[in-house]
Amino acid sequence: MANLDLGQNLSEKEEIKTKKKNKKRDRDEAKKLKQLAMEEEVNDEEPKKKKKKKDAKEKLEEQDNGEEEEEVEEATGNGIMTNETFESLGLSENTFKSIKEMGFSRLTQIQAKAIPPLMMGKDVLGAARTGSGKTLAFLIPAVELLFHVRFTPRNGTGVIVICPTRELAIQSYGVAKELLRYHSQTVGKVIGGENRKKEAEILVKGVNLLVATPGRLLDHLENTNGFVYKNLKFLVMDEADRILEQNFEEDMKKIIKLLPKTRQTSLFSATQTAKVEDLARVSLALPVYIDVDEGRKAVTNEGLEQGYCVVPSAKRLIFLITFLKRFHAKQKIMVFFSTCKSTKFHAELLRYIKIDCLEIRRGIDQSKRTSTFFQFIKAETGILLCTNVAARGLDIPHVDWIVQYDPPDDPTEYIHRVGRTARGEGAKGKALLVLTPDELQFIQYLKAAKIPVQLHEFEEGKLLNVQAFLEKMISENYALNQSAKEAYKTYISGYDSHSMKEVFNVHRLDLKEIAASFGFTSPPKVALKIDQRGEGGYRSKREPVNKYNRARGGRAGSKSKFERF
Ligand SMILES: Nc1ncnc2c1ncn2[C@@H]1O[C@H](COP(=O)(O)OP(=O)(O)OP(=O)(O)O)[C@@H](O)[C@H]1O
Repeated sequence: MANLDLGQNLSEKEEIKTKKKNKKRDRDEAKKLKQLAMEEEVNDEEPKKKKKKKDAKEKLEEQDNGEEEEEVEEATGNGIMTNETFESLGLSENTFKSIKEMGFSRLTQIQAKAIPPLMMGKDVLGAARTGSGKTLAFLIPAVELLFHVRFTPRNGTGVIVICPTRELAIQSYGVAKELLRYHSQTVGKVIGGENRKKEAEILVKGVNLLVATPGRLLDHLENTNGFVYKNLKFLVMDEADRILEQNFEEDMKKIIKLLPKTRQTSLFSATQTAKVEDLARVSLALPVYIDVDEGRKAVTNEGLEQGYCVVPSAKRLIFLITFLKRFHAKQKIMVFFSTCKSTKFHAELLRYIKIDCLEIRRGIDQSKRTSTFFQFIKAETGILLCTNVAARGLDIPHVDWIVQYDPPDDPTEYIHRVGRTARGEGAKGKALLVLTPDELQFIQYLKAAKIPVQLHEFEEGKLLNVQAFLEKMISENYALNQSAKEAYKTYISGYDSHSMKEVFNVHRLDLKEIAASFGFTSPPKVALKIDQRGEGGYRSKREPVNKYNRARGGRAGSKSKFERF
């Protein structure tokens, strides 16, 4: 059990800085000692000096040993990196040059395992933990393929990378652009919310490597005359398990039907569900299965400290405000909500009480969403409120905290959300899950899915005493009041669509307490559409709850509704 300190002014970053400073000081001292030891070796020594030399040598040995240990630790880290170099892959000079400029020299595990078979033209199903370099694992072979086949704009699109969210597509497009910097091949993106006409013009000119979200891609495949995709050689689905979930399934079936059948295909994700694996077995040509983390004790990163707090519904709002007030000036924090309206309300409320924050969710126009995304990437500290649109794939540097204010739908979603921090070799981060006493059973599911999570106690007495103040403010401010009502309503309907009914049962919610968490003294009058089939009897459209038992490695057979990819 750990303690979540909501009261003091401790800064993690300051601690890290101090540690770094100490390390540097130790190294400097070691250097001085080394110099002293060397000088003394060549000089004729007096007894006093000799003693000094002996001490210096001893201390130096200690330091050296210490450094050696540290270096071993750094090289091993949390096991993402290999000792293989990019040079060993025999890449084209231009790709190699870009990678070098990105600052990478050694391959991550997934890159070492996936790039060679992909460069040999094989289909690959790749699983590796969040933040372990999957993007380059498929983009490097994609770029090499286009280069070796000598694609020109006239040949149209040779590679399509499908991503589940717009921000992830923008990010992957950025990486592809960097990789192609010294090549003549073209790169582009088509994503929902952007100017369709402009995208069509660019497609017609010829985009060799195309990054896309499913809906907009389908739209262009069906409606953009002059979009040449008959030469497609390689299809990648990033976050494949998400892309193959129900709300993308129809679009994906149509996309697959339209694309050429003779091509290479690859599916990547940190969480490959049984569904993806089944699909790969029936749809990919002799696929290579890669799961670099098979057999690990935990599915999340070692540098990630994961805790949960049990907070009664009525205290949730003041808990959140206390937490954010305590940490936001010095830390970079992402807070996950279950619905857009709830995200919107909390953003408005926080700004109203002078806690600055950013938000990413559906319903905000794409240019604003994109600028917010880049603003948070650049920020050293601050708060981003978001829905699950920011849960997958986003590579935002130095996020200190992932707060799941509203619980995720299942352990898979949990893994992706917390994967926005502690990314890459040796990185550290913290994750906090907020649960009500009724939701505690969720912890058992996390533990069963190999997610180590620890109870964080906090002192209720340290929560800011602002509930009455917030209620008054929300009752007097019309816009905030309307927003709170919408948020309350969608929170409840969102709760009703949870797939884990035995844990998140809408019929167990205490509406008065929930109302308090949106700043109401009593439940507001709103029309609630709740499934009336009662406790646990109803399953939503999503996959059944036991899917995470097979979140990795389960390869039981089932027929897929998909055709050959
Ligand atoms: N060989 C490498 N050496 C060092 N850093 C790398 C290497 N390859 C990738 N990275 C960096 O590691 C970070 C994580 O990579 P990436 O975003 O591809 O992770 P991911 O596995 O796709 O994560 P997620 O599952 O969350 O989508 C990025 O900042 C990337 O630039």
